[in-house]
Amino acid sequence: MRFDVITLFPEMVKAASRYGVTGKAIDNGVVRLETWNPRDYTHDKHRTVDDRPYGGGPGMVMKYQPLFDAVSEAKENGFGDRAKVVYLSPQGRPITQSLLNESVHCEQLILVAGRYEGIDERFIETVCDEEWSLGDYVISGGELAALIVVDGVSRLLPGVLGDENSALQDSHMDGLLDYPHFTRPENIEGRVVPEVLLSGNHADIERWRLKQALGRTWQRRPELLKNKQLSDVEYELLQEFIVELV
Ligand SMILES: Nc1nonc1C(=O)N[C@@H]1CC[C@H](O)C1
Repeated sequence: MRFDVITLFPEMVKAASRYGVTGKAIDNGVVRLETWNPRDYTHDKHRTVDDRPYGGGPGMVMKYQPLFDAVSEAKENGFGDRAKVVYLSPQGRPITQSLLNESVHCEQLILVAGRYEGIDERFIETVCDEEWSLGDYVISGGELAALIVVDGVSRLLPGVLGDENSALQDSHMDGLLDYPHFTRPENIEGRVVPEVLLSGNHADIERWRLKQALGRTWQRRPELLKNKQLSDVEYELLQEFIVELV
């Protein structure tokens, strides 16, 4: 899979993607990451990528042409019109696990990271296929959002996470919060590891983990359960969790 990030700060993107799972995926060729700087596609001596907003108001807006030419180059260098162009902005579709899951099927994701007040709307309308958002808040640039997409999608690609981690993608966990994790030592100032995790009984452990995931989701993010059709077993486990609370 190929990611192309359109960014005024390519070094920021390259540096952050060199580590951990993403860095390994790039090193072993499962992921290709390229960056394209709109400033390299300007034609004036000041290499202007932004201008004042029509209608007045604070800040600057990124100009259409440098962005257009940068995306065009990314497409020519990649999969052409088979690439999906995504603008990262608070106005976009929330970046959720299901969105990341869908995105593993893309051959090439061109991620446009805005700066300043944003980008010319005509670029979004004519060049971008989708708009995605980290959440309902404003950060100084879309690069961090692009890096989250690169990380979140890369870890889902075959061969990126070792088999021992692939269970993380287990269907049960989709749409639920994670279960609690423990490692040595068994006892930390009197707080011990749940007995079942020491039992070696994998069926019991899996049951406990699913119960914890269901229970924590119910406690902390009940709205997530609205979108999840619970099986009879899952419903029973959630009941068990609730009863154990009282
Ligand atoms: N929330 C978000 N999810 O993706 N991107 C953002 C975000 O705040 N972007 C900033 C808005 C103006 C500046 O151009 C960059």
